[in-house]
Amino acid sequence: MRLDYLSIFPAYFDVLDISLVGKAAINGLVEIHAHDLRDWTHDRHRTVDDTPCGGGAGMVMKPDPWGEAFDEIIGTESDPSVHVIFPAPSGTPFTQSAAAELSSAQRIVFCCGRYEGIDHRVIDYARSMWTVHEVSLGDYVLNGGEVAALAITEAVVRLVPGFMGNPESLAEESFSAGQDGLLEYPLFTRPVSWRGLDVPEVLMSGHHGRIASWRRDESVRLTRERRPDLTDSDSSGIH
Ligand SMILES: Nc1ccc2ncsc2c1
Repeated sequence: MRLDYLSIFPAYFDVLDISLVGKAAINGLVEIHAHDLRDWTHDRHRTVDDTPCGGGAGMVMKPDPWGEAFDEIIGTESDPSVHVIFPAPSGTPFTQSAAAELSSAQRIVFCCGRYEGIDHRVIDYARSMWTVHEVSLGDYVLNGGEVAALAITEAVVRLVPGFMGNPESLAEESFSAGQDGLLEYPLFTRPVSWRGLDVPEVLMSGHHGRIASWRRDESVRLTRERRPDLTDSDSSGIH
């Protein structure tokens, strides 16, 4: 999997060299390429923004640098196997199933906007050429798409076959199919008693059936408490 990042702050992605994603890069599972969008400007000030047509506050990212960057980084041929991701508060909520789908992609290009956003024709052009995802991480606003791109990267790359040492652990995580799309149950380890707080006795019983039942009940309880929106989804197994 090749991952490209287009941003006016490409140094955000240096962290990928030290994180687990960096390990995957060393193992050849993923290739990381960060690019400075200003490298595709031609004026002395390396301008990437301009005032919004129709008025309004703030600045909008000009289409020209993006188009030239696309030409050089992705090419000028249409290819639906290339996934282009625009993180944005107005995007479709990103989910574990979306991460799972993207984990089989061979190319993902992250377009990290700043200012008030990117000229919409950039997204329209990308849609005419590649598979585009406008993605939101939640109902809050960051200063740009870089942090969202890092979060999406981690969610996707950890699902790439061969990345996780023990892929079985993926099956028990929140939102995973193995969890029926429920939130993960509470976890405990030694010591059994800590500051007057004990590990639930059932987990020390060695009775696998009872343990499985307790864990399921806890997942259902947590999901109903914290994410009632998930309890009616087809994958949740609880209705
Ligand atoms: N371009 C941009 C700006 C803010 C923001 N917040 C969450 S994703 C995102 C993307």
